Amino acid sequence: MAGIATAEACDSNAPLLASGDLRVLQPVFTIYGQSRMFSGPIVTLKVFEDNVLVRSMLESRGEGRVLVVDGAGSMRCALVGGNLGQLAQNNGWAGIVVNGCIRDVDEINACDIGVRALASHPMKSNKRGHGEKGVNVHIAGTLIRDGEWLYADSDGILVSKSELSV
Ligand SMILES: O=C([O-])CC(=O)C(=O)O
Repeated sequence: MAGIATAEACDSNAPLLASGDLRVLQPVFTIYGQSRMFSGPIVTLKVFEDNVLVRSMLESRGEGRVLVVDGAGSMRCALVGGNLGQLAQNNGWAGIVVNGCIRDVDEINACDIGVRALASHPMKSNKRGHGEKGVNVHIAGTLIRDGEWLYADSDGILVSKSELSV
């Protein structure tokens, strides 16, 4: 699937950038996964060192959406691993953006999805099931709302209030 390049989108959408309807995430993410360019409607999750809700979302059909997980930037455990990467791929998620860590990097890099995370960490997270779905999150200096659109490629990550046209 041909995507929209983030640099091109920035160059051709100055009014949207000025109004804040198009926002650029600060460049704090590492790139994982087979698909270096991905985009789709956003589903937000807010969790803290607990990935039960992450799994339950990825168990549902992705239909080309992007799961944005605000894990508060925790550097103490991983919120996504190889099994969840496989699940996301098999259920048709376009990608996962994690404000936190992932693990099983080699397995995730083999999955046909795009993944962005701050870092990798070998420990798994808690399994209590705490967190919130569909709430506004603040990641990498940017407000992100459930239902907005995310565009990621090798240059960076954009969030847009609505779908961008080519
Ligand atoms: O279950 C977890 O905590 C994450 C994980 O390791 C996996 O997805 O393989």
